[in-house]
Amino acid sequence: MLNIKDLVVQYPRSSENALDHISLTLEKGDFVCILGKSGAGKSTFIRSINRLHEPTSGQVKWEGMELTTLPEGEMRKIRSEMVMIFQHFNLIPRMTVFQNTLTGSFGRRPAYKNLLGLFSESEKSRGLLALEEVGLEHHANKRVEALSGGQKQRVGIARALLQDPKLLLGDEPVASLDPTTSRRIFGLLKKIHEERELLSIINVHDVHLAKEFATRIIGLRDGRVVFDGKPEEIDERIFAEIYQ
Ligand SMILES: Nc1ncnc2c1ncn2[C@@H]1O[C@H](COP(=O)(O)OP(=O)(O)OP(=O)(O)O)[C@@H](O)[C@H]1O
Repeated sequence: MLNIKDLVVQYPRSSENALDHISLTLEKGDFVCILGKSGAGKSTFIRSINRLHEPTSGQVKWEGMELTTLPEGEMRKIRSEMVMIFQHFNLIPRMTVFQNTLTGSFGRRPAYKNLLGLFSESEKSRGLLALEEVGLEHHANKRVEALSGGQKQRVGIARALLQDPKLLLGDEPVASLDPTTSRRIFGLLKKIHEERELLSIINVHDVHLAKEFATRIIGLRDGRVVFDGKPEEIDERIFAEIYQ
């Protein structure tokens, strides 16, 4: 369970709060989509949860553990179970699909093994299973730079699977993909979410995608929660409130 209390983020040299006293409780099993117009605070919210961005004040409790005051070493361990799927994939273009996937296990290995690229047979089998799960097993030896956007995002998801995630954070994971590919990627994320009983929190610009896949939608405007409810509750009035 993720318990967020009075979360505030203020960027340096800004007079406004990017997140303005957000309080939310999100449960395992929730597939949460965050909606809001550009600048509403969606990315800042996602990145404050795993402290890729440090909150200015407030609390973020993950499974009872307060994260905002955790020393960086401890936070790194927790971060390994909080996977992040990025808009621009964050892959290493010249490395193969398989090599990129295996980097998902870096957080749990000694640094020298990562530097030397030493992987055990069981790590390699897990990598192949993850590639099968995202339907890329036949592309394992291709360089990532030769893939389409949708395939790149599948590598990002396979890499995330190697982390044994409990919490899935998506920072606009389909923003650079076409509508059909976006839907497929959302379908894949939802399948993984259900099979692994995750808590998933995903920023998305496309309201239709959010309504189709989310179990809960949170609408942000000017860093505040202006809607928190079920997809079917979003009507024209609520839509206007989020996007006006
Ligand atoms: N590094 C930064 N320095 C200063 N202000 C920032 C910084 N990053 C974001 N902001 C501001 O914080 C607010 C929230 O930005 P954020 O990127 O979280 O919004 P968003 O909803 O994710 O927008 P988008 O949909 O365009 O990605 C905006 O007003 C933005 O200008």
